Amino acid sequence: MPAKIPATVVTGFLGAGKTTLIRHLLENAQGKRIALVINEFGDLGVDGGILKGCGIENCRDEDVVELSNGCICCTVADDFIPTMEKLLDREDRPDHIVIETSGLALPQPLIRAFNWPGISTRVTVDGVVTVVDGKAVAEGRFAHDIAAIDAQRAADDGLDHETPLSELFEDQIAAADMIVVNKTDLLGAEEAEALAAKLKSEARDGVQVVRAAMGALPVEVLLGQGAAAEADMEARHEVHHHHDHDDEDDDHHDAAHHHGHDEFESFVVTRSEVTDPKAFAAQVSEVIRAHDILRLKGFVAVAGKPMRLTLQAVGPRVDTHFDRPFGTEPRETRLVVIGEAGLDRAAIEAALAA
Ligand SMILES: Nc1nc2c(ncn2[C@@H]2O[C@H](COP(=O)(O)OP(=O)(O)OP(=O)(O)O)[C@@H](O)[C@H]2O)c(=O)[nH]1
Repeated sequence: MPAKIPATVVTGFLGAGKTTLIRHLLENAQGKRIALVINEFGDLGVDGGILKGCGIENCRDEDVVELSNGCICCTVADDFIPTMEKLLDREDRPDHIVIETSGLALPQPLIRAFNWPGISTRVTVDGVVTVVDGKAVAEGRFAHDIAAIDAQRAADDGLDHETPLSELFEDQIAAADMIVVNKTDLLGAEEAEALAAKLKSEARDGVQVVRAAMGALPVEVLLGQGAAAEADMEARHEVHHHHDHDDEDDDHHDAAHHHGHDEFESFVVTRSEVTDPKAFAAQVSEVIRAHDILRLKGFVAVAGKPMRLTLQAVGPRVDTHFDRPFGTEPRETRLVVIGEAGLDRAAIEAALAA
């Protein structure tokens, strides 16, 4: 039997820099054939759109597989397992598989899925890489004091004082073999070091914490960790969620299984061409502030420009750049908006269309 193919799971909250890290990895893959499996929240393949047709040598379109919309941890049986089987059945099998989870996915059910009979003999989790938005965490956008939460839980099992944001963060940290404190370019050196030390003290023993800007890490650091994470799930405890975890080992997370994602929503806004990209970026930033939007991203059609403008906002920071011609896609502005449930969709649509 051929050796198991190593798979790296890249997780981390919305906008932490997962796609950027993966792009850097592909650009520096040194001939390794890497297949990508991408799971996004929101029905617009922005990450796939960024990675497909990226022009990177060794990164072929057919090596980028997008899972259907939804959260990977709820669609394991219907979507993830068949996708993996198809990848593993290919004549020319990839050397390594990288899976980008949606920023709202709980990584544990996904890792557990590697124990499924159809794939457990053919692939193993080489490592779980959790990308952290260093700037957002330093600004206190997530509560992440695991010790305090554990103490609270020990004190009262029925209590759940956490916000969904902090729960996701805890789960993603608990699952990690490596934590990447990203966006250090936005932090002072001391601030970055303090944050890395704090996360290290909260993580499981032996978890590496590395700092990065734009996800730029050597391939040898990211790949080849040999963690076999699927065999060691007990160590990667999950924070208690709003739902009952009747059976922690049940891989069949059915559709009725609710967890923190109900607390989030996403929709797509389309609009006509934009005349002034700078002014539009400022407008987007305003809308994000006014409505507490967590993440906004997509492609913008700019009058007179054949290239599409990629727009990425994490919190109120908006980045734009022209990435490639529209090609066969319709020339329109399409933005996916993600936030905690209760967004004022009509007002946001109107403000973005203005
Ligand atoms: N300043 C700075 N910006 C970064 C860094 N890494 C990523 N970004 C930017 O942050 C935005 C989000 O990056 P992505 O790589 O798309 O993040 P993601 O985690 O894949 O996002 P989702 O898939 O939506 O969860 C983009 O505008 C990136 O250019 C970094 O180290 N420093």
